[in-house]
Amino acid sequence: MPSAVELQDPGSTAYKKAKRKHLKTIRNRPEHVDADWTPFRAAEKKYKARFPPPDLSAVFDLAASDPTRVEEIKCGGWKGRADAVDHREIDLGEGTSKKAYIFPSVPGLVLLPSFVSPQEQRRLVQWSLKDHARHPNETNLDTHYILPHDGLWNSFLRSRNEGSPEEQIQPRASVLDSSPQLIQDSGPRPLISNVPVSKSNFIPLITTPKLPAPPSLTVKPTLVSALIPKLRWANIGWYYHWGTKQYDFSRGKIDVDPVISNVCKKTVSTVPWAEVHGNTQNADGWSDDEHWSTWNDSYEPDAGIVNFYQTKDTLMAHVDRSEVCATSPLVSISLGCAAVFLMGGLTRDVEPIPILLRSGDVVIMSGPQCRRAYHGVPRILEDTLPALFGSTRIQEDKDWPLYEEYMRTTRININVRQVFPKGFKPELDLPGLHDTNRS
Ligand SMILES: O=C(O)CCC(=O)C(=O)O
Ligand SMILES: [Fe+2]
Repeated sequence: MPSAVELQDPGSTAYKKAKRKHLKTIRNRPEHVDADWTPFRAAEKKYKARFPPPDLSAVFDLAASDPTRVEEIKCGGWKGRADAVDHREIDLGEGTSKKAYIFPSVPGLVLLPSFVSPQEQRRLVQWSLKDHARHPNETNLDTHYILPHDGLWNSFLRSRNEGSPEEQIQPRASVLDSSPQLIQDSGPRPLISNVPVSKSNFIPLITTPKLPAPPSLTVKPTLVSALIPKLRWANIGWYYHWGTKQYDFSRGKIDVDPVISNVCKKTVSTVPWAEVHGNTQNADGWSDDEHWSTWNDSYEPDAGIVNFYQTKDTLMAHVDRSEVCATSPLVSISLGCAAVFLMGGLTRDVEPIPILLRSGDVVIMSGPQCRRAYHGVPRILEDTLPALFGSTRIQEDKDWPLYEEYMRTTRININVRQVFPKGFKPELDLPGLHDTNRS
């Protein structure tokens, strides 16, 4: 595999070879296919492109002006510009050397570059793979496979450490009888209308029955190590039902691990919210019981997702609007390889701002405008794993080389949300729901 640096050098053999391949693939492509693209779609296409590698000079890259991150931005040769986008530095107060940035075009968006320490980044990677991507937390693979009770990663570590054969993971469809209720070889996926949840409409929305997704009938028994790169997400807290894009409260609640909720609470309490929202408080969409001035007390994460991206994966433009708390901070932590993140507006017609997110950066999306804004991840940048993930960490954990190997081609995003106001007990307010805390 040619490196990202080679592919960015027009004089290299790897570049010339990639160019020939590219010209061949676009030979029969119709002209002007891009005429109807929205500005968001056009930006997704631009940064997704494999050849020529995208020009990142319009991408906001705070590491580019941070002398402590020089080594990091050399990785893969990917570099944006610290002055690419209109932004303002805000004061995090005494006692912190960290910086925070806000963007006049997206009120409520806060960027905290390099906010998570290297040691904490490694701990969060271990948490994501070993402690979190396992029963009772649902992952994308549970629909189709019967996963080991302690998760794929622990099974992988066991076989590597003991030198024993890897487990073969069986398809879920193989243990179900073939009754049509359990296995539907469904045709095209139905179009789901994603209605924004609010305090006035959430009861009928969340009490609509939610069928489990049918397991694939075509997947074959697969070795653990072949399934690990297919891990795409692991649920945090309240279960999310992808078919209806609503939370499924009937499945009970898993408490958010304090490892995560404490990081998020600390982050939210660090931000001087008056500097972020002082000018937006009269905007539509704020309700009294979710006002930003109360967040130090009222912010309590209860749901979320850990996203696992391989370098070819993308996350299309979307809005996260299934939470009853529609303005409360959504905290998003980046780990491992760097990515281009697009932050748009209320429709796809708003030109998004491109931001280069590197390991340890934290993004907070808060307030009515930012929480209703389209965003997505069109590109994971190859060869960008920072040195802090290097194998010398073997003293901290003898299994670390296996984490490092996986992270070479991976970005993990821990994306944490608040669905309900703090103290709200849906099982008391919604007949038929019960709190089965299974953590
Ligand atoms: O990976 C990211 O940075 C964003 C993920 C995201 O937007 C989501 O999980 O809803
Ligand atoms: Fe999102």
